[in-house]
Amino acid sequence: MKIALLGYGKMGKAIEEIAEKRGHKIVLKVEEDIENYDLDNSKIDIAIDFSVPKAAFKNITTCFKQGIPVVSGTTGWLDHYEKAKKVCEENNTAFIYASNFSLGVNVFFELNQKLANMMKGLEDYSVEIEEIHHVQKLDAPSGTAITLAEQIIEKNPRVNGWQLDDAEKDEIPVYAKRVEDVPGTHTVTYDSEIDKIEIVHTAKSRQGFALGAVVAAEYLKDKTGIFTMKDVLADLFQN
Ligand SMILES: NC(=O)C1=CN([C@@H]2O[C@H](COP(=O)(O)OP(=O)(O)OC[C@H]3O[C@@H](n4cnc5c(N)ncnc54)[C@H](O)[C@@H]3O)[C@@H](O)[C@H]2O)C=CC1
Ligand SMILES: O=C(O)C1=N[C@H](C(=O)O)C[C@H](O)C1
Repeated sequence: MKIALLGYGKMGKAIEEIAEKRGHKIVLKVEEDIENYDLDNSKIDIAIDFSVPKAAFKNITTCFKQGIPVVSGTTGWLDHYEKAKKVCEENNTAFIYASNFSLGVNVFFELNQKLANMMKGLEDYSVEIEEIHHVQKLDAPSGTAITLAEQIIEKNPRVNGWQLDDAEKDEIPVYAKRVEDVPGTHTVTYDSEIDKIEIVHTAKSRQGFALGAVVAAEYLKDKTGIFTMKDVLADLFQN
């Protein structure tokens, strides 16, 4: 595949390394306003966006308008997700967004949903989420922590929302910590007076995020429509 990288920071570089190992070619690196680049869809099969929250929507929709499918992992811009989907559909192209592309985190998401379903009737337990990331991270809480919270809210009718730090009794408190060089650690804790249940995912590097994004791009390349990592994983486990 001929890949355009939208964002060439920590993730852009990790994706370049894995994409090239898998036989793909990086044909464009966008590092500033996308209007300054030539987005020729005859030279680009797919765009992979790991940029910054304030640029993601423009990056993604500019590609759609050129008929270029997009894989996006940028977090902190999701207020515009529905609009982005609409632009994708209007231009007959394809889109996958995931707050976390790591295959391990996507297994962790499944586990979180199953645990939330089991815990929903156990009123003695309170639930909280903690995420730890490197100090350069621009958004808090992480996109992954928001996905974990939304999954619990969907399963448990006693939980009505989430808040960063100070939550009401019917909300999930989400704690965001920033520590030098941490690629990403997420913990979901259920606590009662007699015991504590924790599930933890610890990324050891950015390799898992980058591999998942390239696998998602390979899946998306010749498709039309809106997809999720669930579709990618179903396809992967089928083959
Ligand atoms: N979904 C997932 O699996 C993962 C998501 N992320 C998210 O990806 C995003 C990028 O993460 P990192 O690479 O660690 O950040 P980074 O700060 O290392 O890289 C972002 C890059 O975007 C560039 N940039 C600035 N304005 C731009 C524009 N208008 N167009 C294109 N690029 C522009 C910056 O110069 C920088 O090099 C963040 O939102 C982060 O939360 C990070 C890791 C995994
Ligand atoms: O900014 C990061 O680094 C990461 N961001 C994503 C998020 O916000 O959840 C995914 C991963 O945890 C790394």
